[in-house]
Amino acid sequence: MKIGIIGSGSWGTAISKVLLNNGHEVLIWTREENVFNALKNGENPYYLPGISIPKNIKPSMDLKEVIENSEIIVMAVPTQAVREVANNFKSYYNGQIIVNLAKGLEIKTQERISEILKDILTDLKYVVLSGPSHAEEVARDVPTSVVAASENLEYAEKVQEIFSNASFRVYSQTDVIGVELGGSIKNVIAIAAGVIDGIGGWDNAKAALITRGLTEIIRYGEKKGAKKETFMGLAGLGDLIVTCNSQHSRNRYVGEMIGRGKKLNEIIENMNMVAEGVYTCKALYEEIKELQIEMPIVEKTYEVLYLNKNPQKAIHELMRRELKREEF
Ligand SMILES: NC(=O)C1=CN([C@@H]2O[C@H](COP(=O)(O)OP(=O)(O)OC[C@H]3O[C@@H](n4cnc5c(N)ncnc54)[C@H](OP(=O)(O)O)[C@@H]3O)[C@@H](O)[C@H]2O)C=CC1
Ligand SMILES: O=C(CO)COP(=O)(O)O
Repeated sequence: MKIGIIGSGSWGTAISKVLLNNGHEVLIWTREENVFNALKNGENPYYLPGISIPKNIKPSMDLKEVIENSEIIVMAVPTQAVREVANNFKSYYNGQIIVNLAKGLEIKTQERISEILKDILTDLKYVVLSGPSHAEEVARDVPTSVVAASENLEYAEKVQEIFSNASFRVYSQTDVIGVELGGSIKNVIAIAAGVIDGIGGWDNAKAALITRGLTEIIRYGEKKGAKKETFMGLAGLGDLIVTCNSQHSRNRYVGEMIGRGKKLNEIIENMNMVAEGVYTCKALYEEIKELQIEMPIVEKTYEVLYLNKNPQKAIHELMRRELKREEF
């Protein structure tokens, strides 16, 4: 099958490798000439150093060529770029299944990726692929399990079939809202987990943060129409665990640097990859204030990232909130 990957960062490149190994023809769109040339040589040192990519990958700098020649389209650009990129290809889109890999909420609308794409593409066939899956491990064939969700189970099952292999196992389900929100909000909690690592590497505090973070994700998710049980699965708890703990996590890394006293702008300027939680936190903060949804970890993370709050003070304030029953 001919599959087009839109975005040649770390995740788009790692997923290309999975699909090539599964025997598919992969066209990958990049806007960078140096990435285009590197991919032709079977590598992407800018995003996945030290990994070799099968040389039958077909890089292209022509978005129209990739969209028109693909039976399935995989979107692997950061959330804040999805609207712009989809607008750029909407006139070539021909109703193919779109598999979204991005995990985030758009700042200006607070929309999930499926909502953004519905605004732009007519006859959208949408699947979100999400779960605990760091590109650095997937590209090395480390056993990984994710979930494909679509309102139409047939599309999710098709994606499950195409992407699965002995080291990449895909489950299917229909709760698009839950899968999208689990993948998006865990990035904010992972920044907070990184702050704990940066301050003291406290195990007790991190376990509590993950647990109460999951509670916040469930609380928000249920208000938005997601199923609670989705958050106990790969796109919820699974991804929360890996992102809060992994050496590969960019979100956890941002938090760790903040915990060590670095400034957000400085950290972001020195990263060439996206840490989605920085932006999703902003989108969420606006919305939870408006809808009065109680998400204290998200709120404190926002205050630390954007209002210059001292991280130790934020932790103290979380610990000294009014005592309450343990409930969701
Ligand atoms: N890395 C991972 O392990 C995983 C990532 N994800 C999610 O996948 C999404 C992509 O992440 P990832 O690949 O890691 O990100 P990277 O930062 O590694 O790469 C981003 C890619 O998107 C391109 N891009 C950025 N902005 C634009 C734009 N405005 N228009 C067009 N292209 C753009 C970049 O191109 P350029 O080089 O030209 O800037 C680059 O190819 C994120 O939502 C992330 O949360 C999900 C699971 C795992
Ligand atoms: O979503 C991811 C792993 O499942 C990637 O997380 P980071 O963006 O924090 O690296």
